[in-house]
Amino acid sequence: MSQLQLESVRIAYGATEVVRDLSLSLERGHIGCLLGPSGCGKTTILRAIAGFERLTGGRIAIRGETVSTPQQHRAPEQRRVGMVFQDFALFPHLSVADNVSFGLRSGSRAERRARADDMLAVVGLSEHADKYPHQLSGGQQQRVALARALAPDPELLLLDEPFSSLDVELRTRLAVELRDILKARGITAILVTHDQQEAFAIADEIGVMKAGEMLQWDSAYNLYHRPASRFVADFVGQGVFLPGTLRGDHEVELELGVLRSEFPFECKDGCPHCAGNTRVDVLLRPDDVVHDDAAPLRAEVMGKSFRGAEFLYTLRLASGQRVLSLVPSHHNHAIGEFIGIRLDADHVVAFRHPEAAARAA
Ligand SMILES: Nc1ncnc2c1ncn2[C@@H]1O[C@H](COP(=O)(O)OP(=O)(O)OP(=O)(O)O)[C@@H](O)[C@H]1O
Repeated sequence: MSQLQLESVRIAYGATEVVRDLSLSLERGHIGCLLGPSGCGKTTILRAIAGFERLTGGRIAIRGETVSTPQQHRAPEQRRVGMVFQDFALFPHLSVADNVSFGLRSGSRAERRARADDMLAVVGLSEHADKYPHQLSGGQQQRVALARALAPDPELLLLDEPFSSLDVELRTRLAVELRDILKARGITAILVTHDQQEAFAIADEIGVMKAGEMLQWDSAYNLYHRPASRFVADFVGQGVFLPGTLRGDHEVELELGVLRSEFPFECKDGCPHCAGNTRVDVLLRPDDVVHDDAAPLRAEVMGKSFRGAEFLYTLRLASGQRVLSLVPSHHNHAIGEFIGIRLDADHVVAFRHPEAAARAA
């Protein structure tokens, strides 16, 4: 049984529908993440799961129990859903421990304090229990907010851009810490973020949304290597589309040579069985283009960005087409230099070329 299930959910603000026919399901102990451009409806979905927005269609169930349909709406306080929002606003006049125990309704004062202490231990802030929020760093305050949300032992934790006010380094560290805490306690959570690296670091399943619709709900690996649409391919990770011509189920001819795929092509956009000679755009990720001094194919270095262990090179092919290549950083080539490259992709994702698709329609 899923811990959280959304079935064909629709949500409107007045006459404007902002979430359309959206479905997802999250197993107990799994962490899901919603990614998508600003305004695509991510926060609205979290608010609907928490019970702050009503549905105009579909159903939301938590642990198999229906909590929202257009006709039925369980109040937020009866859903056992914890929340951590971007502006997590701790109470400035309450100590850290009192902030954490604030939402606990049952138990004596001593029991609530003990629970707060337990939660502060979980987030590694035991020694700060009697301080006030202004005496903590931004990252520590964010961990207090997490402890506060965990204290009532929620069925489900919702996090809306919890780290967006923090600097990048701290954000990445907290993302990993958050995953460890949630996994250790078997907590099911759903997180909204703009930051793909954060999503990759935390989530078991990631949903890519566009204009109120869920385009793909999948593992990070599949979103990156098996995107179901051009939008997802573009939105997740880096890469370029290179024009090519299909020469069969396993071969595509590109400017870089003939690319053979171990598996039949996953030619997307309504084109399951492309005939030979169909024009396609092949998705090439930076790790599909390998630098090899011995390769006869040469490309000109147009740009480079140092990433520590690797350079991300932007390379120009003879046609002017650009590709990206991730290269170990001891291969330090100058802009304007020509370097050898070859393709190394074990499965290939091709999208029908827009003109070919238009002709077939
Ligand atoms: N209370 C509201 N009344 C009317 N429209 C709203 C309301 N809240 C959000 N919207 C609209 O609904 C759409 C979805 O908003 P939402 O905040 O869910 O998007 P989001 O994906 O979380 O965006 P962001 O990434 O910028 O936070 C947007 O077009 C927004 O303008």
